[in-house]
Amino acid sequence: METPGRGTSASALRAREVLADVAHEPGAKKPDPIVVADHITRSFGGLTAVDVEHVEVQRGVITALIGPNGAGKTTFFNLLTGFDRPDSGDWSFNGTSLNKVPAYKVARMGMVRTFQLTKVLSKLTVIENMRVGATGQKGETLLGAMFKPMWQRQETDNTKRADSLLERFLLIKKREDFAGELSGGQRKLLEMARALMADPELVMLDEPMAGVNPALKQSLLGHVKSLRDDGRTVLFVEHDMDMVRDISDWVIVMAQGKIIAEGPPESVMGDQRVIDAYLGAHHDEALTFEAEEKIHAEASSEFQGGPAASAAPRASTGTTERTGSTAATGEHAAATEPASTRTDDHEDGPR
Ligand SMILES: Nc1ncnc2c1ncn2[C@@H]1O[C@H](COP(=O)(O)OP(=O)(O)OP(=O)(O)O)[C@@H](O)[C@H]1O
Repeated sequence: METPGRGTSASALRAREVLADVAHEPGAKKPDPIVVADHITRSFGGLTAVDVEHVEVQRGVITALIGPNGAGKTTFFNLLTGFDRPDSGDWSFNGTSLNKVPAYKVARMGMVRTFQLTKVLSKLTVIENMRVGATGQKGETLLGAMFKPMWQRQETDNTKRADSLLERFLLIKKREDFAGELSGGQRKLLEMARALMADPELVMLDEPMAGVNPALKQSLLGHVKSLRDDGRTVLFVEHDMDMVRDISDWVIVMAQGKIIAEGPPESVMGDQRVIDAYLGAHHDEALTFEAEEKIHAEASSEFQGGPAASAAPRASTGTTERTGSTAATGEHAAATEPASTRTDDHEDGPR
């Protein structure tokens, strides 16, 4: 049976095939995992933000990491990519342990991420931002810098590559504009394009849809799907359930730091544990029976894409407090970055 939304491209069909026999359960083994993580924990004071026993990310497919606000998704991203250090645990990329590998080396190894609050450098032009994204520049070392022909050729190649990515991401006309002049959606596109400068095998996107206007959303979705067509693996954190439903081959759900469910979107979104986790995360005070019933119906509807989905208040699915919470967690993400990579003054917030 055709699954609506995820498409029938060769890469979508391949992804479905490769995941067909994977168990719909937390920590499920995958046929060819690109990332494997074990016993990862991270606490802030008394709060355990991440407590992941085992998780595998399948190569060549699009995996969504979802969960209510504060579930630990961004912290887990930070840990996997070397922007934060776990209290315990080990994880590998292509079979190589990344424990103690700094973020810039993780990127060079082929695992590149974007941020919830984009890190485009607003005082640089679009093309300059793209050049910053290229890893392993020959002129970066003293020896390399002394051989001008070597880095000059590389710079020319990088510019060619940057231009072709800017064409692909429909940003070529903005090439000489300052990144700070771009709209929120265009910055997301630029960040994604810049991430591809490193030619990564795994692209990790933290809330690619946040702050993107509806007109750009479709094009962004297309770009994410095209990464899978290129043979890349995508892991993305997202609250926009339409996007999750539309493009994910596989969904991993976190709540209170733990992985609580896994499976294809249609199976995960009907999972009672998942609906309960979203509900539980948003209601500290006692609810009347009627209020609880109403919220429950709205949450189910949102997950299953029913008619009430668009009318349902986002509270039920954890997006009501997005603005405040996103800003707060964005600060956390920035706070956990090494000083050398911080670009706080260039960030744009979700709008
Ligand atoms: N640097 C930090 N210092 C203190 N607490 C933190 C820090 N980073 C994260 N936390 C806390 O850890 C928990 C997990 O946060 P995290 O941002 O990873 O969740 P999330 O699932 O990404 O949430 P959201 O969807 O709202 O972005 C939250 O309770 C958060 O307040």
